[in-house]
Amino acid sequence: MGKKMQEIYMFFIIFLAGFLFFKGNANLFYGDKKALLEFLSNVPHSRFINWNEQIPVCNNWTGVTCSEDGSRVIAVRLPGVGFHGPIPGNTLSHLSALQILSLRSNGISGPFPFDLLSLKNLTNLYLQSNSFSGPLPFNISVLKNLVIVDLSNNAFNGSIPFSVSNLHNLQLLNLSHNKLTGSVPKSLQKFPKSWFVGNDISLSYSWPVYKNHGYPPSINPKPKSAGKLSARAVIGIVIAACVLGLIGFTLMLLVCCLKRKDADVFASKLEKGRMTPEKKISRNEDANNKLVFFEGCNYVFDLEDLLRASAVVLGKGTFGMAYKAILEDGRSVVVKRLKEVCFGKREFEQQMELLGSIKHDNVIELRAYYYSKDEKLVVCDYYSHRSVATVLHGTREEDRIPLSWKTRLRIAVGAARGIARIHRENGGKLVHGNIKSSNILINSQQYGCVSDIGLSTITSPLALPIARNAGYRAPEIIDTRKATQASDVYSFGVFLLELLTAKSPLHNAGDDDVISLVRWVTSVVKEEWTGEVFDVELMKYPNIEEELVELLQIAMSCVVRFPEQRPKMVEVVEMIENIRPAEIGYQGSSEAKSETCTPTPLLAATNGPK
Ligand SMILES: Nc1ncnc2c1ncn2[C@@H]1O[C@H](COP(=O)(O)OP(=O)(O)OP(=O)(O)O)[C@@H](O)[C@H]1O
Repeated sequence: MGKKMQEIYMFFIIFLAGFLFFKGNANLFYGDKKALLEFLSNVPHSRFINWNEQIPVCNNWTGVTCSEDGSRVIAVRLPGVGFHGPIPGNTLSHLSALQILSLRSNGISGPFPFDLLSLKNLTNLYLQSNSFSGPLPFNISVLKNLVIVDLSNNAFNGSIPFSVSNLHNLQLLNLSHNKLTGSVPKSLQKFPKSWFVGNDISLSYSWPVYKNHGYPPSINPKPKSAGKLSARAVIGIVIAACVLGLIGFTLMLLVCCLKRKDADVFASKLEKGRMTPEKKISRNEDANNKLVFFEGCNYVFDLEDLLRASAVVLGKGTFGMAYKAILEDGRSVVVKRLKEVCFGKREFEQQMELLGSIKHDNVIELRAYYYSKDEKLVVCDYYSHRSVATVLHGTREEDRIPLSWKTRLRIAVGAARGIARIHRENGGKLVHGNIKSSNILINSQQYGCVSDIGLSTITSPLALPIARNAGYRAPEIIDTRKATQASDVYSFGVFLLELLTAKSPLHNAGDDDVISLVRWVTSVVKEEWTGEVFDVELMKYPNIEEELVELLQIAMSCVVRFPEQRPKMVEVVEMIENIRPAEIGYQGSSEAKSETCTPTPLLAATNGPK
């Protein structure tokens, strides 16, 4: 290569490196970066935060999320990083595109620090569990898009100076545990009492909705035709129920047959399929067809061990048969035989690598996979506490275990954290696509863990019939392969309703009517009989009414008809954690996984994409 050529080549490389380096925030509005740096340098903090001039802001700065085009900062989430002292000046108020601001669980003191007139895009404001003092901002109603405001557990004083009658999207306004005085303004009297308790406020006036276990009207979603279902919908649901019934019947037969065989071996089940041990698919003889283990997995077995293992059928799912295989060392794993995989080997492997890289206490980790022309398998840990579906609606007496309120909250928050984590993956675009109670498993500490991640994307459209997830499917989803994060939120909302009511997402409402849980809850709540929706089992726990109503409100906000009005999963996590922060808002850290895992660190679950 001539010297000239070398120079051109070098120039090109330097240019390319420079371009790639600056690409991340090339268009970022400089005022946003400046405001963040100013904020950081002015407020003392005990934990390291990696914001500095040298690193591009978007996708790199801790807790900062940018708009899709990278031009503005839209979210700042810095809970529990040890900020303390007052926030001087109006620094963060320069972030005029900001939608989400979370500084909760720090030690910030001093007066309310923002000029709300400049933060007109704010939807979520989390300042709870700090030491803010002084009056509440009088002009909160200028923030027309507000959905959640949490100012609880501070030392705000004086009276409540605002009205919220024009804040049509408001879902939560928590002012509890401050030093507020006076009375609750009329426009706020429809909200639950729990949002105002722990102050010196008179709460003695009538709470019409709450007294009757009613539902705060401002967050009462109003689907166009609540109540009766259309004739087509009824027919659809009846067909779906028949199909489900048929599948259920087949499953029962299958389970009966298997019981007779008792210690059936996994190999014989595979033999009935297309892959037999005779084909000698093993690590030794076909290097291309072997079990591929994910990094960090400490299992030592190969396909032959799996084939030798005792196995029982767990059930036939949307994606194929699921078996519990007991390995020779006594450990149990779940093997799923995927059918109708529409990916070629390379794509399948790529998808598996993506799914296998998700490490989170509330996401069931894939341990290994296998791909051959005839057989596609995925292996994950067996969860002996089984799924929420089994525990709530199991057909066998011994399966149905009464779930305490605390356990239900743990299941809800664990599952929400798991889904929020999944939604962060793949540049914040990964979708689960099949959230339902049989895919939420319970770990040894009784937190919910999400299973079957991403399987809906690798199977053909035919493999996920509508009937399989009827009742959980968001109204805008026609093709189940086109699920979105917003439709996951909807399905999660249905799951929460299931936890609260112990009813299936499609259930019999008498007179041979099959009704969706969302419709049923909506209609009961509309009639102000909210107390009637809850599982009778929950009625034996004293003083949980407000918490029940709070979780119900969260569920209802997830199942609103229009996807853009549903909260994001990270917000759902925060809302659930706020129901009982001391018990479920755990912030410790843990490396432990699966059945023996401890709850997920809050930061990991709530930080946006990095
Ligand atoms: N890791 C696991 N540990 C314990 N039980 C499991 C595990 N994975 C699945 N199961 C249970 O096995 C049964 C079959 O699961 P599978 O995921 O194949 O189907 P499904 O959840 O019923 O439907 P879908 O395929 O639509 O998710 C379900 O009862 C499920 O709760």
